[in-house]
Amino acid sequence: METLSSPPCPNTVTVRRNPHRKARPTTTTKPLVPPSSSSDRPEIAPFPIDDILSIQINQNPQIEPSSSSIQSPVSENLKVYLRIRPIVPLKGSSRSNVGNHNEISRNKNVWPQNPASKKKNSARETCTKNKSGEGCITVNDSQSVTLSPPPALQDSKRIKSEVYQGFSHVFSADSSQNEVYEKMVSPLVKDFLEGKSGMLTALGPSGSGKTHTVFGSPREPGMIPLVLQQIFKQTYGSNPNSRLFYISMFEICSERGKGERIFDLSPDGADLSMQRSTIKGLQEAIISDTSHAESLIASAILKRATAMTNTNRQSSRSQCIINIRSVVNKLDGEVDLQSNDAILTIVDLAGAEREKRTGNQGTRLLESNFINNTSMVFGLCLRSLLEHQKNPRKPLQKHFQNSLLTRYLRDYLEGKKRMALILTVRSGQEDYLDTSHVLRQASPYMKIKLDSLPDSPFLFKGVATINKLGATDSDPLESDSLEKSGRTHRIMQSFAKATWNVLKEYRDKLRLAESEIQNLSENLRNEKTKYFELEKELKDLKCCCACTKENVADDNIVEVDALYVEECPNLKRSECDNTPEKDDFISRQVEDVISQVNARASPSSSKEIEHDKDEQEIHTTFFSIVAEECANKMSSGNKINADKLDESKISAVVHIFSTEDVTGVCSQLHRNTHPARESGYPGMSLKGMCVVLNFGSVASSSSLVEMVNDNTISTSNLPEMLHKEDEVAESEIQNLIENLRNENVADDNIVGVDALYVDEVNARASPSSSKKIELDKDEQEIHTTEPLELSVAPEKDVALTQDSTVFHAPTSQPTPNASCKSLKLEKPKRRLLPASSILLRDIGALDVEDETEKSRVS
Ligand SMILES: Nc1ncnc2c1ncn2[C@@H]1O[C@H](COP(=O)(O)OP(=O)(O)OP(=O)(O)O)[C@@H](O)[C@H]1O
Repeated sequence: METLSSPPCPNTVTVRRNPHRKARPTTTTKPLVPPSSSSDRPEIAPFPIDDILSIQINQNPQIEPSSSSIQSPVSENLKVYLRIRPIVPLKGSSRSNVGNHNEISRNKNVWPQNPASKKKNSARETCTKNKSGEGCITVNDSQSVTLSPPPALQDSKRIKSEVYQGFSHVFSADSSQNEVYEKMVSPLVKDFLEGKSGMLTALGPSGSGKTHTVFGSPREPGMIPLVLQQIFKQTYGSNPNSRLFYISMFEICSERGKGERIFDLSPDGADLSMQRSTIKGLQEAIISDTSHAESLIASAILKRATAMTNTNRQSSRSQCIINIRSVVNKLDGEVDLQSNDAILTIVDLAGAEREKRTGNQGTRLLESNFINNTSMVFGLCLRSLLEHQKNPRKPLQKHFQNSLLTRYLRDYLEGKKRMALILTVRSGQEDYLDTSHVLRQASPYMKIKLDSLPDSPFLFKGVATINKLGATDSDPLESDSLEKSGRTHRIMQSFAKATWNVLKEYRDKLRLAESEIQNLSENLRNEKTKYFELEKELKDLKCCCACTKENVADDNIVEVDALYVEECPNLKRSECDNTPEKDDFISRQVEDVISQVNARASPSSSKEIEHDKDEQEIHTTFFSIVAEECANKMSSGNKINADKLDESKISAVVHIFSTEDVTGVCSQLHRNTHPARESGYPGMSLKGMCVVLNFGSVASSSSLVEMVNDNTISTSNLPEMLHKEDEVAESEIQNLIENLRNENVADDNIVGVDALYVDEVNARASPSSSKKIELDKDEQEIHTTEPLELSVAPEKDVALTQDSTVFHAPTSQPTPNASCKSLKLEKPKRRLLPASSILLRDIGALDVEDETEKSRVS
């Protein structure tokens, strides 16, 4: 039993055909796989890229560095503000006054004015309401207005009210200059101080308050005075030497209606010329404080061309441009990469005029044409930019070439620099058409996208600096050196920015690479773990295979597996292993066989198989029982056909004993088409059965018979063919074969081992001469030890009955053949394993035929 349930093989030696190869030590190359544990890795200090990039390049304490100082261009919409001028009809602004009081009105409206004249001017301007008391424009909220036509237009032309929205801010009529500055100009100034150039342009019809907004009045300082105040307050409050500011002003006006003219509004200003976008000869004045700057501006305003029109007592007749340039002071030797030179440009355009309304004639009319033309070109440039941005396939028209103003402001009008527009309108009902025209023209400009670039191009080449006292410093060498140093500074600045950007890119790439390396390391660790697991499994499998080779010497193990698999249909063959369940299964099968054999054994027989007996004893008992059963069958007149023996060897015998369905087995055998069955073999003697039993593990009986007939096997070479352990059986079989060859088989009970022998013996034997066959001594002994005295029941056909008593032990218990018994006893090493596993074989059942019927047929 132990041999079936447990596969120990203590005396076996496993020989490895392919022993494990020892890993060759690598002496020259280092292992590619890094150490699995991170602690084994050498500590490498990371590159301090973050520390480097976190360094603030601009350490200027005066101007707080902004995170947006070094950055990619940010796209933003053009900011369009709307300011509504209060309804303030001026006294004396009648048509009769036009041209008569031009000089007087200029002096009175110029800012800054003589404080003594302030009272007079303010007294002269009285606020009166419109006759209807209502304006044409209504502020809806901070970003939208509603423009309502006067009742006359509504009736005649069926013009409806229009809503204009999307403004950056709408300043109502009661908005103060400070409010406008804070919301509109202060952000520009802040960016300007951080190195961003910007432009603010005032647009609107004549008399709508553009000049008032830009320059203001002594009581209400405009944007420029407020800008200067903020600049000096913010910059010089902390470090007066950190930056230098320059101011320049010039105007572009009509030259007698034939062309344009640029005039420098600085104290010693003169006519200027323009090359491309650069104005040559423009003087820049260094401004050190607010008062100095204000005096320069006042001087410039006095020089600006103005005239009295029907709509404005002091109407601007030129486009006025004021530039405030910020230059980083490098006297202290500091390198300020984050601060740029920047220019803040404020443009006060001359208001568009309708001839009907202004009543201009002559020079004023020529001026009006120039003003309107410039305003139109300015608008065309912005419209072209808008259309180009909407549809990039549309080329950007070169409208800027049509006026000096637009040529000068080209970068702004092409959206390359930041700018803002303030539309000034009047709210009177008589101003509806002008206001409507401005709003319709300029409101789409809100959709223009602008790139905010932190550069500060030098728009002024060959500028002359003006010292603090207003004297012109026209040293060309100094001017050149200033320009040269500025260029060098810009080059270095650009280089530093480019380097900075490259460093940032490399930092990002480095981080990406580090993350990839981490992933790869993790994958490598996982693969290594898998490799070790597989290697371990392989080792285990090899061990199992070695044991299995030793334990599967007998094929029956496989058949046990097959049966076991059949027993467990859900189990795959490959999974059939030496599991405890399988061992139990085998044990159960063996016990069943033993119990069935015991059941068929004679009650009086003492040959019952006991589990406690050792293997040798079990075998002996087992085969004795088998022999008895064979004898019983023979004694009952039934013979065992040899063709069965050809196929199933001993397994058939055991199977017959272990099955109740003898009839079925026999009928199955009859249906088989075995050629040997045609000859109708007579029954087999117990001796023959014993021989077959002994040969069961060596060769089939049919092959044995064939070999004997063919002289392939003989007494000389038979031992080689037989099992080496069955030495006693060999001698017996040799003798038997010799006797058969010598035709010494006389007794019917001593029928041949196999079909041919049985045929031969039966053919030669006759009832009278059955005892005449002389057997040699050994054979004789064999025959005499067989139970010849067993009675035969000739009429009993086993094949036609299912009575199990046929296979049970007869009443008269035969005495087991001593020789046979001794023969079995001398087979020392037959194990019980085949006895159980033979059940698994494809059994050709033992065929039993009625001898009488057989003889009748023959
Ligand atoms: N918001 C305002 N508050 C008070 N007065 C204003 C305001 N806006 C304009 N004015 C007055 O209206 C008059 C005309 O203004 P301003 O000269 O600025 O118009 P303008 O648009 O510049 O005209 P033009 O294009 O002809 O030069 C000035 O006397 C000015 O003081």
